[in-house]
Amino acid sequence: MKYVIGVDLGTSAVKTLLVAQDGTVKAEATREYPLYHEKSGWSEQEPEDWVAATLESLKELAAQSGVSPEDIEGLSFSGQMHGLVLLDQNNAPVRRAILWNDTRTTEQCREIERTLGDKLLSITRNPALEGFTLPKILWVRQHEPQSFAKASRFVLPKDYVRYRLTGEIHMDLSDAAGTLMLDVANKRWSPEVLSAFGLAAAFCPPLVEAGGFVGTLNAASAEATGLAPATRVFAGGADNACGAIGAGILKPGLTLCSIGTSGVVLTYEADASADYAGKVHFFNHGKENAFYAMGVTLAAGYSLSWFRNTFAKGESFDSFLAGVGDIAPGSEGLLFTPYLVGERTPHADANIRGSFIGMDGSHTRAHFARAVMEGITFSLHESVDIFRQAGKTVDTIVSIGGGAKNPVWLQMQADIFGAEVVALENEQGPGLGAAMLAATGCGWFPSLDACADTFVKRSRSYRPDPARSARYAELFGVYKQVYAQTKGLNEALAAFRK
Ligand SMILES: Nc1ncnc2c1ncn2[C@@H]1O[C@H](COP(=O)(O)OP(=O)(O)O)[C@@H](O)[C@H]1O
Ligand SMILES: O=C(CO)[C@@H](O)[C@H](O)COP(=O)(O)O
Repeated sequence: MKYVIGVDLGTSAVKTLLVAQDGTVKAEATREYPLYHEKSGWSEQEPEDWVAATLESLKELAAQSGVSPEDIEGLSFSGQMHGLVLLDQNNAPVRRAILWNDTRTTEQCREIERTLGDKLLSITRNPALEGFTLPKILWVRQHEPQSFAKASRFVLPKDYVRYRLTGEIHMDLSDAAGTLMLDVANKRWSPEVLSAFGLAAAFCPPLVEAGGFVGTLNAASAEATGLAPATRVFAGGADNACGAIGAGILKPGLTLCSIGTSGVVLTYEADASADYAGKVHFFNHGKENAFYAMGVTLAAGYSLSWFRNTFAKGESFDSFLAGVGDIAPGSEGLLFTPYLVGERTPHADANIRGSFIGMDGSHTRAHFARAVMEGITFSLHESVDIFRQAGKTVDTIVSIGGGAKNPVWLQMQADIFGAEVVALENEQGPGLGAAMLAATGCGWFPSLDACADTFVKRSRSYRPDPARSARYAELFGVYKQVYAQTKGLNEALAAFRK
């Protein structure tokens, strides 16, 4: 039997999957790394932590599986999107990486809008949002000129790890789409955007397709992991593009919900013709010449892990969530908005913060936990709503990410979205998508679609319950009012933040 590896460089941890030719997951390993929040709204990671964790995780994966390294033919990546890694001329990072959920760049977003006007949306297909990469580049140039002077190019998180494993520098189109510097429809760095901000073409790495072959493991990474130096490495893609591949979202009519640290609702787009007027993101897919549109909840799983870590540190999610299924939809009048780090869809607002509304003395910890899960799902439903209003049919949603491990949450998604929700045998969609890029690149399948027929294994499906859906529809009307009602309050509170 032959195998491939998918490496998912997430925000909380790197997860590696060893997958056999028949799509069976043979082994899994994971390593966590810290996030640094020096100020409210800041979020950074140490690129060296990603490399060390990836090497350790691959070593454990190879050792525990008992598979001969020669039988592992290929490896590819899925990566957290948008994070800025600035490299000096020796390809060493000049500072920590500034991540997708860092919202310090509001001023730079306004500068990008003023400079590019309508061209921004027509070329990059996206509005200027704090999480994207270009505003982070402008922030470093303005606030840390010494660091910026040392930087000769930039890469995204998984590109840096891939560079350390192979010695080759590239960026794939699906991840480049989240930089705000790519001409998305024409699949090239935009000369207009680069010249508008005085950035040289050499500042951007060479572009490749997500399935593109980039090289083999270098001697140091082969030795550190126990993998064979001949292991073929394929570029890989943005985690949401890979999540879409791993969930089989490879043709029109299919929708994905992913609850990881962030949360996304994503639909497949066969070409670049759809126009959502910037209300949702529009990016290149990991499948060649395809695209996807998606809405993002910045703090989805993060809201639940924040709540658990703050009020029940050390408890497992399964034990922490044990009582939530006994509480009726609506958490007996307790409502939560998941704006812990600001929000993206539908409110692009770095200043907004979360709320619990309606607390009373009868509420227990389980009511709060359920309200957090409901608030996250309502936020994702705002994206489902945008797609439906644009004329899309959303009747079946494949659900992945850590949130899909909990059956109560999967049923809640079906009830709130008013759609059938399908879970997969393995909820690690991005890692599986990365493995599928490697499997197809190794020539095991003629296309990603053919690979999905073997690799994507659906498990249970959850149908909406009409009574619960009706109750949630009523509550969603209340939820939608909370943003406007708390916006001014949060602006006044901003001065008190760290
Ligand atoms: N057993 C579980 N039940 C419910 N939610 C869970 C469970 N395990 C993890 N999660 C949620 O999933 C999130 C992590 O998802 P994951 O897909 O691993 O994230 P990432 O790829 O961003 O690192 C956690 O923040 C948590 O909210
Ligand atoms: O910013 C986005 C998408 O635009 C995030 O989805 C990141 O890509 C991080 O994802 P997770 O760590 O939550 O998987």
